[in-house]
Amino acid sequence: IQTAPIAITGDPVLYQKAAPVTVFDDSLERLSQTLMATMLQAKGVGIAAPQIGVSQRLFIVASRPNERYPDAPLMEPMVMVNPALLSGSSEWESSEEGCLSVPGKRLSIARHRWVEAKWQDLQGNAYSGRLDGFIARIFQHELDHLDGITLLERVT
Ligand SMILES: O=C(O)C[C@@H](Cc1ccccc1)C(=O)SCC(=O)c1ccccc1
Ligand SMILES: [Zn+2]
Repeated sequence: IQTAPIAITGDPVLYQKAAPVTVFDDSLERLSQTLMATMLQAKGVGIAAPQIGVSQRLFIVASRPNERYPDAPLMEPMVMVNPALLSGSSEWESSEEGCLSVPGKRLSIARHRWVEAKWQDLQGNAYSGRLDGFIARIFQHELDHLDGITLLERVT
């Protein structure tokens, strides 16, 4: 399985609004495999398609316990296509985030404590539900990537 280079701060692809996925075919499957392999190699807990230069609306959320978030849930990596935020809690929480596209930085970012989200899987099936904690944080971080927003534009 191929990995891809990760775009870093300054690469225009990081500041574009990504296009919705409309075709759920083999090439989408291959893109998600490249995305997954790249995230695993980079030891990330998430990654968005624009970070490998593909301006399409899909990302992966892959929470796992880590030194920064020791009680983070261990989850099967989840591929989310055409994700959207339906609503977010009025309470916000600030916590340190990293970004594979902003190497070496840890920035405190305020996020909704929980979100109601909807998305599709690689076959186009629709899902919706509430995400909270670290998973909600990763979701919001990755959704920013689809809208051309990185940590540096979010820091309060
Ligand atoms: O750039 C990305 O999208 C990946 C990013 C996801 C993310 C990390 C922390 C909070 C929200 C979103 C990373 O995985 S950064 C590197 C990393 O592995 C990590 C950083 C902080 C905590 C846990 C892991
Ligand atoms: Zn990032």
